[in-house]
Amino acid sequence: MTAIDVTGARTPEAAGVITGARERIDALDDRIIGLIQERVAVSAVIQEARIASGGRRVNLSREMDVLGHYREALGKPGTALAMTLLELCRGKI
Ligand SMILES: C=C(O[C@@H]1C=C(C(=O)O)C=C[C@H]1O)C(=O)O
Repeated sequence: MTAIDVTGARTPEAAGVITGARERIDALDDRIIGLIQERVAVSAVIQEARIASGGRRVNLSREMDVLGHYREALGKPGTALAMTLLELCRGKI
């Protein structure tokens, strides 16, 4: 398969732009995944400390703040993204 086929471009110039930009996206995705894994680990420290102290895993008022933060930054899809992040960090509720 040629670069043009893989990218969907109709010219070699466009295929070159797309191939280069996809490499940057792949690198960004690797960093985003690393940050998510770091967030999961930090969130686990908080949850374990709260549970060890006799509290609950989940703190809904804090989750509302997190959801609002993402919504303000990214709009409505930010809320869905934050809900997915919260599920990754503390499991389903
Ligand atoms: C990490 C915490 O514990 C839980 C996980 C949260 C998160 O991953 O952001 C937020 C609230 C809690 O349900 C916290 O209370 O800050």
